[in-house]
Amino acid sequence: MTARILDGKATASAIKAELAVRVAALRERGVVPGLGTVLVGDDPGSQSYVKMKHRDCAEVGITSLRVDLPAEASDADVRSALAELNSDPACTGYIVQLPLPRHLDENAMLALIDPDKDADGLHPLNLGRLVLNEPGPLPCTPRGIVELLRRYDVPLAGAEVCVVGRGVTVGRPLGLLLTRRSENSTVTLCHTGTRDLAEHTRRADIVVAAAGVGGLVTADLIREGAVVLDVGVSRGPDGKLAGDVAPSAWEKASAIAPNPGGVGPMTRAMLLSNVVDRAEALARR
Ligand SMILES: Nc1nc(=O)c2c([nH]1)NC[C@@H]1CN(c3ccc(C(=O)N[C@@H](CCC(=O)O)C(=O)O)cc3)C=[N+]21
Repeated sequence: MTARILDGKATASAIKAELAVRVAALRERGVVPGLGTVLVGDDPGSQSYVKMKHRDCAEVGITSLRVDLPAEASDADVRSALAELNSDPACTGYIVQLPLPRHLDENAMLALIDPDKDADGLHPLNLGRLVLNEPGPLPCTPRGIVELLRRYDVPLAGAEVCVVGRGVTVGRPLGLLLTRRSENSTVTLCHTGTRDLAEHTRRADIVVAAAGVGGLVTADLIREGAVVLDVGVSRGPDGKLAGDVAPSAWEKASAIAPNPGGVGPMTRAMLLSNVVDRAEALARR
């Protein structure tokens, strides 16, 4: 079987073109959406992601507010940077690029973001809103996964979805999105404590590999014709970036979201969508 490619890069470009139109309409009304990023330290991965996010903003007309702090920034330094962005009217929404240096408490920092400016949808209040099915910004990668599946008409209602990985930014909230009435999927969340991973992944119509374990999902872990999304990124022993899905899985899958080129670009497009959604809500007031 040749797997159909769920092309996140092309889909993200189409979404950015749609967003550029919405931003132009906002600008005509004097509303200029702005995305803030707080980057603490010099982790090369984080630096490249933040750079990409600002490049995306420029592409659609969202202004950038970039706050870079040194790795040894104190808790107080980060708190004052967040307080500034919380009160800056030019900042529609912002993110705190994760991971933070170990001496900083990530959850405490995320809880300091004004929930209405939480462009990542990772503030406890917004994750709570997601549980309660109340409106609020959605976490970008889960939202990107659902959007990619929708745009390729992958059936979700009644679908058996197996999510591998229970991280806060992907695995844990993804089940909440997919079990909303609007998606109506049945979700199994697997993790390092799962007794027999294959028993669950082989049963699934859709497998979302978000464990950050290189090559974890091989052909014998999936059913013939399954849809597979490669989300997890890790560094192999050779220092090269690897996805969670092994090349062998491509022979059995009916469709694959590759890595790179799949969910990553969708994550970035959803970040922009969260900012534009909020700018439009503010313009309606
Ligand atoms: N507060 C916060 N929010 C995040 O959303 C967040 C974060 N911290 N920390 C790190 C992870 C990782 N992440 C990615 C975003 C884009 C790509 C992406 O676009 N990847 C391209 C490849 C990019 C390249 O060329 O290296 C692709 O998959 O095609 C990947 C990973 C967001 N994250």
